[in-house]
Amino acid sequence: MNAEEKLPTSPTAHAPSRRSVLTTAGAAALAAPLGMTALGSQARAASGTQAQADAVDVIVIGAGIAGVTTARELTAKGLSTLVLEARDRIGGRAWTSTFAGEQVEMGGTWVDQRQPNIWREVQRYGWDLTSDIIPTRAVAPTATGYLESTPTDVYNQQSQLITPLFDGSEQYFERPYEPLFREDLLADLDPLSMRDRLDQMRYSPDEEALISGGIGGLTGSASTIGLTTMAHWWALSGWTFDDYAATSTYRPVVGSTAMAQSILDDSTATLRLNSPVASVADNGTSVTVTTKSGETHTARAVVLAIPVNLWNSIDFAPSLPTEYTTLSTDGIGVRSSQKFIMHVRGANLDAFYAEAAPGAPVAMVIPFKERSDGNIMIGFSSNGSFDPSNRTRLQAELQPFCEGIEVVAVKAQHWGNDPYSAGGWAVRRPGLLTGPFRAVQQPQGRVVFAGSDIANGWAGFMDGAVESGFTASVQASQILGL
Ligand SMILES: Cc1cc2nc3c(=O)[nH]c(=O)nc-3n(C[C@H](O)[C@H](O)[C@H](O)COP(=O)(O)OP(=O)(O)OC[C@H]3O[C@@H](n4cnc5c(N)ncnc54)[C@H](O)[C@@H]3O)c2cc1C
Repeated sequence: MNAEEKLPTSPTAHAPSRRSVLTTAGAAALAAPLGMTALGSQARAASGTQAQADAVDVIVIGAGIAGVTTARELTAKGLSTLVLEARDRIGGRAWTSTFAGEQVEMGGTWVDQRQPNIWREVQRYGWDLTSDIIPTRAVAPTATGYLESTPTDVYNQQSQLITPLFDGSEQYFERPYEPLFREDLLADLDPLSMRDRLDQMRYSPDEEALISGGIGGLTGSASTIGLTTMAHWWALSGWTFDDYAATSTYRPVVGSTAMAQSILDDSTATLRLNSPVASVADNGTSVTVTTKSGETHTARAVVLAIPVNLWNSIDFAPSLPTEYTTLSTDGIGVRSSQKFIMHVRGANLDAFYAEAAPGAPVAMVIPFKERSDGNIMIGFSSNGSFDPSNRTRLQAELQPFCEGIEVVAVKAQHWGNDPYSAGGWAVRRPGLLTGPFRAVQQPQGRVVFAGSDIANGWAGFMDGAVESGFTASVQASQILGL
């Protein structure tokens, strides 16, 4: 949510250190063809295709931001660590790609000083920050169509309507990083969906439409997102609309894949790409991990840093308790989340920002860059049946926002259809926080569970992934008796 004239105090920008520049771009370029290496200044590449590798202290499954953070923290304690990643790249739902000659983010993008865990990494590696272009026009849904206005006007109206939704959150989320600190107050609130809360508010149809895009549009449906999920984001931001909106403003210039690479480069962990894990067997003294290709690896502890939606894709022995399996079946992320980057042009083209009504194929459009040959725009959808890479269809869906707009090219990522994410950003359904949330943060035997999806703070954000990586490294160390 970029908002005109509502940028926060500019965070301290840091010039990238020579070290981070060298270890990110260079290492990423070299790593891909080898298919199995971090190639950082210290990280070691696994070699050969041995069926049984030597035992290590800890195996980390998944090289997203949570996994690489866990690996860095474990090796900092002197623990030998093997990272098994299913894809041919690291980063997971944080993925920098290219489109129309631009470096673009297909997943996790923005970071903020209100997000202390990722912010610590920004400062540690000196990642310079930039922001996307500021919109010149905003389009938002009404009960009967669309309202076109200045971004400031839409922003101010949304601010007035959204702020009262979270009345009381200073009490029930008194300590945002300990979300269950006031479990007593949450008991009646956590079962409510955002739909329930909207019904309580008695907005007029136009008022509700104006704020519906950011609630049901981006999250799939207001009925499936818990009130306490959005209220938690609100509390973590600082309990004001200005703070809430500002957290999606700045992104590190290096890109999210390079961020993950910097973290991994800081470890001595061994990384094996193209190694999807099929089973995890814990015999009480060690854990054997088997990949889909039949390689086995043994460790004294395992950190499972894959999306919650994929926990059930792995065979566990002993089986996971029902809290874990039910949560994985129900899903924690927006299952149908898609992000797409568009090159557009047209006689009426401007740097517009648009939100649509829930269920609309295109949920949100944000301007990224103005160029002489058109604009680069970012789009989001949580409508699983919509295919944004169908240019004709996409172009038709964009007409209400900008008449005559032409889609020259588009690059789309359907995170729900991606076999190694099975969903987009984490969104907790009603009842989850006071339900299975605390249980699934606990290790089972020698297996630790990590990932942004189950973070205490910014769950669903890269900050939560870093937080979880630190927690998992402590839990794994404890299992090892440290
Ligand atoms: C479209 C989109 C936009 C977003 N925007 C933002 C944003 O602007 N700011 C922000 O902070 N956050 C954003 N997020 C959220 C953020 O990207 C995620 O919360 C975060 O990257 C998750 O990190 P993670 O390490 O917990 O999980 P993941 O990144 O999902 O990492 C899990 C890893 O496990 C691997 N894996 C899966 N199965 C197996 C297996 N069987 N064996 C081995 N490896 C396996 C995966 O390949 C992956 O690499 C966005 C997410 C999406 C999808």
